[in-house]
Amino acid sequence: MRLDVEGVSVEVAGTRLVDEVTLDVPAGAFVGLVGPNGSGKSTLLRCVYRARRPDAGVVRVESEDVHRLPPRAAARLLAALPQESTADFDFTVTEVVAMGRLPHRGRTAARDARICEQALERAGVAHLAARGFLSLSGGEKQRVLIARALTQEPRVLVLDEPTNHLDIAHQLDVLRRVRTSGPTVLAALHDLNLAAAHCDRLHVLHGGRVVASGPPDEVLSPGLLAGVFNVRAHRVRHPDTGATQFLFDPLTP
Ligand SMILES: Nc1ncnc2c1ncn2[C@@H]1O[C@H](COP(=O)(O)OP(=O)(O)OP(=O)(O)O)[C@@H](O)[C@H]1O
Repeated sequence: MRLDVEGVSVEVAGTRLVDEVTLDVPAGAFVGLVGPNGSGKSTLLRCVYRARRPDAGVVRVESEDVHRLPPRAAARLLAALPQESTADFDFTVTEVVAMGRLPHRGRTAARDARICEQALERAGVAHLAARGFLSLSGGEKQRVLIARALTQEPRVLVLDEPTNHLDIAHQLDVLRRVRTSGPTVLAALHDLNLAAAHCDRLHVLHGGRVVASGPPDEVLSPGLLAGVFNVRAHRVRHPDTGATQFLFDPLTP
């Protein structure tokens, strides 16, 4: 299902944190939201996954205004991995992941169990199923929370820095697994090389506004990277995949 953000603004104490943002995520696409610290990425994503109501604008999944849906109906459409999950669950990994089935109550327990098992596999944490959530490392917790989001069987998955806490092998692994897991994805990513390699399209936020949108190759020009991220970027090609990658230097040495 496609996701549309239409003219969304968020204002706090007279300051526009998100300023009339319009962007789209085509059905089934993996779209990245990039921008420097404080550019409004998390604030915008919170509006998408209903953690906050925008002061203006609409968020739609297909034709549904997500802020007008009852919570359970919204949770069947949208799942999220927030940036700082304050998940102090004193539960096992299996119990935490099973919480993702709550919006689907009424289905069979056997089917729920099968979906949880598949999500644990897809997030690469099946071996942790019996562990206590609180005993996990930061990266393991992150992958369990991705499994919980997948058990919701969302049509749209919103990820705020999904590679936080993950080592490089798990960063690549999680992005690959999420990409092939089915839902439409909007993900805030700080690592521009990961964004360039994994995203179908990018939206660049700067000062709460979308300043560029399109395929990574077109969007991440050295000029934009200098103006928005304050870095000098040298573009190189991945020798195997041909994907655009960057070497970065400070703009002012
Ligand atoms: N409740 C709030 N009150 C005041 N300012 C806020 C509030 N929430 C966010 N901000 C400010 O809004 C700006 C955007 O914050 P946001 O977290 O959306 O940025 P971000 O692009 O996700 O940043 P980062 O890359 O550092 O995670 C920041 O300057 C932040 O300090």
